[in-house]
Amino acid sequence: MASSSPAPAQLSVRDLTKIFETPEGPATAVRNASFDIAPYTFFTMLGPSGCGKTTTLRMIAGLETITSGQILFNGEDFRRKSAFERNIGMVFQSYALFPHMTVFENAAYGLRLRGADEAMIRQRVTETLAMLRLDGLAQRYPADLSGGQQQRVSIGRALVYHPGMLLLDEPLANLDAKLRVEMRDEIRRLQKTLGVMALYVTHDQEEAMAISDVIGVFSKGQLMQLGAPYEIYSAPTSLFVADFIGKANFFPVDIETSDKDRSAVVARGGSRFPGVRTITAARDESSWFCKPEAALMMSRPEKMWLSAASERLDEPAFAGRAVRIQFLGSFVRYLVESGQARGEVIIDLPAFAPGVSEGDDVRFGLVGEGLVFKEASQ
Ligand SMILES: Nc1ncnc2c1ncn2[C@@H]1O[C@H](COP(=O)(O)OP(=O)(O)OP(=O)(O)O)[C@@H](O)[C@H]1O
Repeated sequence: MASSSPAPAQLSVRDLTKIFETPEGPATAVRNASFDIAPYTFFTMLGPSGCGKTTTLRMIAGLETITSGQILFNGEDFRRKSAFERNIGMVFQSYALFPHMTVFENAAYGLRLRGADEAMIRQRVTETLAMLRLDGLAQRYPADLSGGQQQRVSIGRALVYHPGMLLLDEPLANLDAKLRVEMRDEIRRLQKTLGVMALYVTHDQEEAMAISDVIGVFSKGQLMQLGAPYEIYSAPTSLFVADFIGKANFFPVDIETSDKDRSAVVARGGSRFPGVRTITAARDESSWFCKPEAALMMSRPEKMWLSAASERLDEPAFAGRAVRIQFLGSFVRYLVESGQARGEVIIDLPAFAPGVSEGDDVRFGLVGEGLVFKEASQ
């Protein structure tokens, strides 16, 4: 991997749109989604229920027709290929194992369908079950397996014929929290080992951050942002993404001056923040804004400072009251009520703030710069 040029896109999705005909009329489930995914990438489609992620995945798999747009894989137009010809491995939330077949036969299914000979089947299935630590269970039936084991079998069944792409639709949703974390690490390890591109669907943002190289955040059928987990978290390009990914504090501000992508803003109570990075939201998010010509300044909980109200400070600060202090092991979380914020403020500190107890008046502010979201002028 000596080359510094970016890897070519292996999957290229262009203006993908899906309109369902429903009794209430046409309903757009996916609207003009475009993205390029490089080889070996673990790509996650993330968003709230009903935002169009499953429909996008199903169109790529060939399980759903495309209303308009294009899907290219290794330069080939997927619309010309059947689901079978696309050579995709699919893993579903429901496992979808054949109950009358043993683990071995379930895993062998895709190879039999492709006409592989017995020697090849034996070798590939044995290899795959070993990789998934299922070797001792080959002769069991699905009903005699735990949920986690069943999901491993369904992953094995999807990988055994060495698919060009692995698609996973909420594969961990039926597992308990501890197993979910174990399995997501295992899926990631397998994907890396096999070097297969993975497309993963989840509504769990922590899961998406932990497992992905690239995340696509969807809202109401639209791809809102595409980027590495860190990028999406630290540089959201819309209020929706800022709010949906991780925890965020929002402060209503008035724009004093605005110059390209920087603004000087004044918060409620008069604190002035000069030259804050500004994002103009053109999409239909107007309900987020408190009043016309106003904007919201955002900062993450770990990008805040907090001190006792009695301390004299020169920096721009907000005032509030610490209503809860939670010791969470590796950090301490302060929940602060303030008339200068929208909702309760969350402040995560590496250690207890000296002289601050529950119920105390506090001052707090931003570490580094915040991000201001303003509405596009009409
Ligand atoms: N077969 C269908 N007929 C009509 N509408 C559909 C159909 N399948 C999905 N939809 C609608 O399309 C939209 C997107 O659904 P989709 O399943 O892709 O969302 P999702 O983000 O995967 O949600 P979830 O996490 O709940 O599965 C929803 O409004 C849904 O009701």
